Amino acid sequence: MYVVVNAAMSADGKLASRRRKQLAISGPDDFDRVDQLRADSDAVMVGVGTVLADDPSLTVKDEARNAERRDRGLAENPARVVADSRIRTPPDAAVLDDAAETYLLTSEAAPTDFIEQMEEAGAYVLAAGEDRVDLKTALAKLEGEGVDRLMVEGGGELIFGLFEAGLVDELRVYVGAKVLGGRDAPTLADGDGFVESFPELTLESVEQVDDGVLLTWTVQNS
Ligand SMILES: NC(=O)C1=CN([C@@H]2O[C@H](COP(=O)(O)OP(=O)(O)OC[C@H]3O[C@@H](n4cnc5c(N)ncnc54)[C@H](OP(=O)(O)O)[C@@H]3O)[C@@H](O)[C@H]2O)C=CC1
Ligand SMILES: Nc1nc(O)c(N)c(N[C@@H]2O[C@H](COP(=O)(O)O)[C@@H](O)[C@H]2O)n1
Repeated sequence: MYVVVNAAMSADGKLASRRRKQLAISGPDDFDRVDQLRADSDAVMVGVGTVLADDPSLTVKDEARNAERRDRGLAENPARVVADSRIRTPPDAAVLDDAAETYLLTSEAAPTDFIEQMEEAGAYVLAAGEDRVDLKTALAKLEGEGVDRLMVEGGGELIFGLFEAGLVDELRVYVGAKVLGGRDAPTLADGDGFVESFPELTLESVEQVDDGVLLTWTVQNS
């Protein structure tokens, strides 16, 4: 599986303000680039923190791209994936609508009645890990479901978890022309943070998009 993390951050490294609600950092050209990246992916993943904060749909917005996927014999939209150890995803979340397939990655700690509720809502529930989603095992299970190219949109807790597990192949960061500040505002990689051994990145390209910059890095996983 090839894992691309794509996120937009402010010039000071924040994914959103301290209110932790969806905030447009990308401009129109960058949102269009993200739409193409979604269309080129088998699945689009977020953490449950993003579902609770943003209620995203994670679908491809450009109808020409939906049609192009259909022509390739694919579903109109890539699958959606949510890392959600104990099932905090609300039953009426947009990611559970019928626009695309949805996988919920959970742990053994997920209550049985919540699992049933999610399955009734049409989601595929994949358990990996005791208390928290074991991302390595979960992504291997997803690969078994045919997900070869996974796009991860965030947020910072999940992105850190994926780096910590050595699962990220490519990082695309859009740096937008905003300063958000706030010590409690989410950053590109939160979690516990690294203190000794840090993921090594190789810069592949730098491109101006809208009034910001798109940085593309590959990750040196051992
Ligand atoms: N600008 C941008 O491009 C983007 C911005 N955002 C913003 O980010 C914020 C949300 O980010 P954040 O709060 O960090 O939430 P995340 O979306 O990163 O979700 C974090 C949650 O994922 C669950 N999870 C399950 N397994 C793991 C694991 N192994 N490692 C890490 N997390 C795991 C945890 O909940 P549990 O333990 O219950 O499973 C955790 O609390 C919002 O403000 C949103 O608007 C989000 C995406 C993109
Ligand atoms: N690429 C990008 N730029 C921004 O400025 C953003 N705020 C985000 N947010 C991500 O997009 C999700 C919303 O998707 P839908 O429009 O609902 O399909 C949001 O949840 C973040 O993951 N991304």
